This record gives sequence, C-alpha cells and structure tokens, in this order.
Amino acid sequence: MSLEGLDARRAALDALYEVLWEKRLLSHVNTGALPPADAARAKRLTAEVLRHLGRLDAVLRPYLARRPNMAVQNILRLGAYELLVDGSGAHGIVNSAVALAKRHPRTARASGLVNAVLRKVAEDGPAVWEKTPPHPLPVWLRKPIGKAFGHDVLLAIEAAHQAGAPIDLTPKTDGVTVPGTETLPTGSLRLKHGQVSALPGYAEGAWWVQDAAAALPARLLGDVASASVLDLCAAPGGKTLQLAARGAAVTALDISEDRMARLRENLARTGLNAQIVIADILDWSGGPFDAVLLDAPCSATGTIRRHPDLPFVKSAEEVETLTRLQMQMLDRAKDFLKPGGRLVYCTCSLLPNEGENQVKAALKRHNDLEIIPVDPVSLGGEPGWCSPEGGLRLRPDFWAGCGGMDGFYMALLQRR
Ligand SMILES: C[S@@+](CC[C@H](N)C(=O)[O-])C[C@H]1O[C@@H](n2cnc3c(N)ncnc32)[C@H](O)[C@@H]1O
Repeated sequence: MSLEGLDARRAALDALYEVLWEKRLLSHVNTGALPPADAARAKRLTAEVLRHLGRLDAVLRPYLARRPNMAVQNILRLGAYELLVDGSGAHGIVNSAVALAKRHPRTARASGLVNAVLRKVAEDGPAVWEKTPPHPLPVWLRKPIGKAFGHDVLLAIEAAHQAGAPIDLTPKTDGVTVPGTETLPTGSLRLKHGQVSALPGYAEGAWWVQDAAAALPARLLGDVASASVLDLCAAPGGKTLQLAARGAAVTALDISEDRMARLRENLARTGLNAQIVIADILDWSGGPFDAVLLDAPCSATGTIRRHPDLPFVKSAEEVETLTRLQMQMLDRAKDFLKPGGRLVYCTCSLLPNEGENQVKAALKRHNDLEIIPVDPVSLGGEPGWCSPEGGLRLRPDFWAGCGGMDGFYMALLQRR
C-alpha cells in the first residue's frame, strides 16, 4: 500500500483509538463511508496491529526517549506493522505515516519524530522483530490460564494467538469434500488457500463457515435423527444447522432479533428447518425435549486468534457477570429436558470458570444431573483433549502444526 491507501490507514487509526481507548469491539466499529475494499483493509490492519501490539511497542521503544501520546503511538505502530509484516515499499509506508501525522493538530508536531523513528525501524527493526516474543495476554487472563494449564501452555496459547486462524467449514453432509480444502481428523474442512467466497457450494448451502472446535459440541449428542432438540443461545446458527442436517427437530432460541435474522438466512441458504424462538432463556418455558444444547454467552477468549481486539476490550468484571449468567442458564436448561434427556453445555472460552468449574458446580447443585464422559477419539480427536471431570477442553495451541483450533469447553450431561 502506498499513499493511495491513506483512507484505509486513517480509518485503521480511528478504529485503533475506538478499541484501545473507548473499549469498543472491532466488530462494532463503524468505518464510515469507505468503499468495501478500504473498509476491509482498515479492519484487517487494525486487527493485525492489535495482534502484534506488544511486539510493535518493543521494536519502537529504543527509538523513543519518552512515550508519545496515543495518537502518535498508533501511527508508529501502524507504520511499524506495515514495514515489518506487510513489507511493501518502505518509502511509501513512511511517507503515508508522516502524511497521517500532519493531518491532525494532536500529531502534526510529531511528524518529524514519526519520519525518523520509522526510517530506523525499516533498517534495524526486522532483526529485533524476529527475536521479540508474542504479544502477552493481559494479567486478568494470564493468571487464570497459567494457573489452569501451566506456564508453557500459556506461552503456546499466546504463540497461537499470534499465528492467527485458518477458515474451517462444516459440510452439510458428513464426508463431503470441497476442492481447495483439506479434511481434518474431526471431519471439518480447512481452507488451504484462496478466498472462501470462491469455493464451490456456498450458494447451494453445501457447507457453512465454522471453526473445527465449534463444530464438536453438537456432535456430543450423537445420533439426533428424529429427536427433539432445543438449541439455546442459537444465533447465528452454526450448531442449529448441524443438528438440523442430522435430522433433529430443532427449536432454536436466542434473545437477539438481529442475530436470529442471520440464523434465518443460514437456514434458507442451506435448505434446513428449525423452529425459531426469540426470547430470553431465563423467561421462556417450553418442552420437554430429548436433548438441549446450551452454547452460553461467554468471554469468547477461545477466539482471540480471530478477534485480537478481545483482550483489550473485555475485563475480569465482565467475565464475572457472564459467569453468573451461565450458571442461571445451566439451571434453566436442565428444566427443559425429559427425564433421561441429554444436555450439552459449551462455551468458546479459555477460562475454567466459564467451563470446567461451571459444570463441576452444576453437578454439585443438582443431584439429578450426571456427567457422561466424552471420548474425543470417537470424534476424531485426541485423548489429551479430555478434562478430568469428563468434559472436553480444546485449546488454540492444539493442532499447532496444521493451523490450530479455537479454544472451547464442552461437556455432556444427563438428567437422571
Ligand atoms: C456464543 S453465541 C451463540 C453461537 C451459536 N450457538 C452458534 O453456534 O452459532 C451466544 C448467544 O447467546 C445469546 N444470548 C445472550 N443472552 C441470552 C439470553 N438471556 N437468552 C437467550 N439468548 C441469549 C446471544 O444473543 C448470542 O447469540
């Protein structure tokens, strides 16, 4: 990108400010009236600067006598990212960073500094960059993750966050392959190269985008053909589609009308059916069902590879609130089951309080619930995915050699 990419870069700087200062998720940042290609580039640059923020600051630090204001810092971070990772013409990158600095009174006085520092980064930065460890998680995540899995695993998870995430697909029919993808041991398809929109089968609904880890909770229910299944917190519907494709009579419930509109579109595209309920799980009554799947709202810390903005926006306090909600939801979900019915509880979180500990506490509260230990090997997984209480703990550092997976926790419970 040269000077002609200035609009995308300016939008990336605005987005960085919104994430870092206003604590807004990148998915909620409005890139204004930019053409779609520039908007996509702005979001990509923002996400990548956030992914590597600690490393970028480490490269810049030796050239700064004192820390400049956040607006100047972000111009330097963006320029350094483009120099060190995107790697197209250093001259153009430095010139556009200087042009961006001159645009605003808060940064104009630092345009000389931006010029000088980025020229040094272009020369000496690559050697430092290679040696600098991945951006660390914030303390409120490092502590519980390190405590649960150990320091080496924590470092491996941070490395996985740095590496980013491939795109996985779930085929509507088991065993179907799609050119341009490879089949993973669990049956998901992983995009090898190119754009997902260019793959055959999208319009016909032959597959949908879903991380390999996210595709496993629905499979814990086994054969669901003709079973009545309540999918709680269903939108945008990845798990609803899986259950419907396997022949279940699905009732999909979610509180969000907007997200349910996406679930409706997904059902229409794939030619699958589900009964749709827009309601708060805590107020709704219905059933009983043969099975319930609860994909509870959570910190989403298992998806940091895809959403590197999350650690900057979420907080320990927010997770505490979510943990209380998950507990209430689990208690409610159990009441929708027929006697002998099965319940899958899952979250895309790395935190035991949203996974393992939540299930252990539910088993203590309800002596009519028991856990059915999951055998990951039967799902194409590995024995090391088992967690002591009988659930499955998936981590982003698993499958490191072939692109990793999202962090997820899931457990299969049964009402006695
Ligand atoms: C992790 S997402 C679900 C992803 C979905 N299961 C899938 O596979 O595509 C959590 C969902 O919980 C929904 N939710 C949050 N609070 C809720 C509540 N009180 N009642 C029902 N749904 C709720 C959110 O709207 C969000 O769609």
